[in-house]
Amino acid sequence: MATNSYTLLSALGTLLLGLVITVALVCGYTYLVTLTSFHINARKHTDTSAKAQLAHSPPLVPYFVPGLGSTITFSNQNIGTYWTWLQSQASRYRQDAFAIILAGKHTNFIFSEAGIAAIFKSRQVSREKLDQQLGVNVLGMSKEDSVKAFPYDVAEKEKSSVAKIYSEHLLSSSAVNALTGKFMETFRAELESDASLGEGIEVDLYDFLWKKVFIASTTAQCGSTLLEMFPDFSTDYKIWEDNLLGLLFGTPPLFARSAYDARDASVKKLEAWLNAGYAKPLKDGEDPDWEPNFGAKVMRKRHDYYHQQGLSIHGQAGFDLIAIAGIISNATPATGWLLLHILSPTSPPDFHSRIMAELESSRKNDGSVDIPALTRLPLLNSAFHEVLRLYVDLLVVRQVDSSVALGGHYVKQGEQVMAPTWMTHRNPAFFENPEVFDPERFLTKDAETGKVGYSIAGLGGKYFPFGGGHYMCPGRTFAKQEVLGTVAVLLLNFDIDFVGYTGQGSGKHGFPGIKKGYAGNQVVGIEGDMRVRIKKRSTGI
Ligand code: HEM
Repeated sequence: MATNSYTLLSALGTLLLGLVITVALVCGYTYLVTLTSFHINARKHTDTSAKAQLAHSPPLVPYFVPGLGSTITFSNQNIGTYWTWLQSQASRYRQDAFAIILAGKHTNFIFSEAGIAAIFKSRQVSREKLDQQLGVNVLGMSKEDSVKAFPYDVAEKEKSSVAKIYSEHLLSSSAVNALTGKFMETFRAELESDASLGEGIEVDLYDFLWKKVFIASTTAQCGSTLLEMFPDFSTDYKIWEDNLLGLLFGTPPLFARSAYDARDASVKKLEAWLNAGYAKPLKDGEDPDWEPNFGAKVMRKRHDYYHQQGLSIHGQAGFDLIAIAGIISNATPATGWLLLHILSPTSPPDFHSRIMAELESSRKNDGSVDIPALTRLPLLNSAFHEVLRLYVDLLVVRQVDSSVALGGHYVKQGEQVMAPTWMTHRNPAFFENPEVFDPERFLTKDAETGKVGYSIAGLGGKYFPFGGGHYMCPGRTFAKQEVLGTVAVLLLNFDIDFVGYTGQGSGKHGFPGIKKGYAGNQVVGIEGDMRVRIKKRSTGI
């Protein structure tokens, strides 16, 4: 009996050893093959002979585990770590594009100026299939709804499409003015109704800002009914937003229960809001810029699109959730970073006073802010773009519909391409001292008149915080007005005094750091906060 057990154990041991050796051999073999092919391919790229100048595939970063590829290294949650490593490899091997295996998919990271410009121009790349994945994983849509919401078929696109709706009702100057007007009205009303601000109160600045801006943005975009029905809407929304990329990458529910719950709870609330809105249709012929049930015109037009595409109420609610994220999740942290830098005692000594002088010049006689004037202030606008340069970690993601050369990089049908902003926004060849926040970076001086302005012209494939091409952010004009308007209303109407830093900020001297997360967050989150004393001025709103 003892001999039998011994034989069984020994057989199991041999089997296990065999398995370990096989896995080690497979991994070792995979690494050797991918390493060799990497070096061959990398050398081709630095070869200057005419033949080698033809487009060729970006070298595939070597890896051990077939299928998994570089997924684990890429998933490092310390934002910037992966890009810093890739940048060091780019300098070492003199490359301006690499490929990795990411969750089984051949993914080309392109960070040459010409390559990025080509991605934005190319008709051989698209995003719909990735958007469909977003629909299912992040927005909780059924597969059927996500295909209807993000149709790939070109004939479908010829009908009313979201792109057409955005260009008419989100990008046009009349739409932007209407949206900014409503946002500013609601934001000011929020501040006016906060009695504690008259006496003066200590707050964590970003936390304070987020709550007020959430109300103003959501009301401007979706109407007032949503938050009247669900005053706690932001609670689940924030959990969902913090976990958005984890959901997109398909983290199993077991490891992200709260994210899935928050997504489903938010979608459920939006379904109830949609049903209530549909029960109170506008009168025939009415087409206001804003109304309480469905908010801005762009939202109502989106709903027309939902009906054209035959989306279920559940699918519509998911689509509305991403529209809310569009307005909230980038502009709000961008405003936070800008305000933190303006108010930080570690910023250049005269930065705050120069911004104040510019802002005063945009104040109208009735005390309100002249928005068009704001968008022309040189230092404020330069600082805004510097925030986007330093704090946008965007991955422009496209699927490759047919094999194509993108600025010298050959990518095959079925692969995907990604253009990471971090690699170009922090490239010392493009921006001097790229790790430093320099609010004057985009200032210009007219050689003849000496007039100071700001400019981001000519930075095509180097600086692209709003993406580019067909899919470029349609909210970009409004976003800038919202960010600058928020900063102006706060700084012109309130005395805000620095008290100290709070939380786990990992920046220099306690200045807030970048919140952990997956690469590709767009405007990165803020870790830590700034404690300030805020008091309404006697001349304030
Ligand atoms: C600083 C603020 C913002 C930044 C950095 C930003 C950035 C981006 C980026 C990078 C994209 C994807 C572009 C691409 O794939 O090439 C995008 C898409 C989008 N953004 Fe923004 N955004 C901001 C603010 C806003 C605001 C305020 C709104 C709404 C009012 C908005 C609405 C949208 C929408 C609807 C899309 C999807 C467009 C589509 O699917 O074709 N964004 N944004």
